[in-house]
Amino acid sequence: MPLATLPAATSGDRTGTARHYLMCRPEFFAVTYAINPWMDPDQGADTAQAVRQWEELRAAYERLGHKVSLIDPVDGLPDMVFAANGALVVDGRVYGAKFTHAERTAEGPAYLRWFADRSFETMEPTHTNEGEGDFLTLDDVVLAGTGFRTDVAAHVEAQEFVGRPVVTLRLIDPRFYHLDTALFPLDGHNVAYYPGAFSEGSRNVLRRMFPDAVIATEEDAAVLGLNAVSDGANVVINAEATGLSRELERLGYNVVRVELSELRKAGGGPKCCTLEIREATGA
Ligand SMILES: CN(C)C(=N)NCCC[C@H](N)C(=O)O
Repeated sequence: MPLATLPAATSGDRTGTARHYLMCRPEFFAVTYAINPWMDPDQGADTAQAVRQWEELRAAYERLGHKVSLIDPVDGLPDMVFAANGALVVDGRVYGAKFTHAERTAEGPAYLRWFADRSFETMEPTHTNEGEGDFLTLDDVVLAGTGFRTDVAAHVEAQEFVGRPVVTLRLIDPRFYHLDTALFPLDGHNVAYYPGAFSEGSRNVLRRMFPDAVIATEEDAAVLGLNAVSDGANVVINAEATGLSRELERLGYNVVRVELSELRKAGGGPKCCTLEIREATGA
């Protein structure tokens, strides 16, 4: 059944669309290894606090009228909470993830199985890719990051499978190791991004494609403010991204601030916890 159109955000005349998200409760969340500059196993993380913060995120989506489905967490996979990395789903077609680091390898098949069990059309990837961490879907194009995790060969493979043009963007700053740390779609046609995370060529591509983009500061990017989730009217964003939040409000978005400081210790924010299930429209 198609999801309904959300009412316009109260602070503007933008109209959001209800979404279907897959999330994974962080019952086994921990920082026991370091595969990005945000992670410090000596500092660790508080699992109970991570669960509380994650529950707030889930509740925020449900309050906005979105549907949330859950995948069971697996003991021994502490990063599985970052559901965005589990796959790319476009028009009901699920392109599986193949992780860069051995610590996360088992997550790929676990996510793909969830979709196969529910009769989605799935594809096992040949090439390394970290799902929606590096693939961000707009109406007519999929933006795809490379440089740290996802191979360009996976961009080509994904394009063939989902049938939307895939545009490669090169990431150059290790703090912003996935595309979803440096850019998020505001709606089907526009984005917000931090230019310093991209190579010069990719910055030029973004300028050309999105002349009306919202440009974020390094300060907001450095608290993972761009790891945000928008339905076109409501933007769920890390509370610490104060400048970007104010700018989005000025532009008429309803900004929903969430506190995910515990998950940031593993390098994740709201978007990382959220895999969008874009079902087949029949079109
Ligand atoms: C916003 N990002 C980067 C994500 N989409 N996922 C977070 C993954 C964190 C995990 N420790 C890792 O380094 O893979």
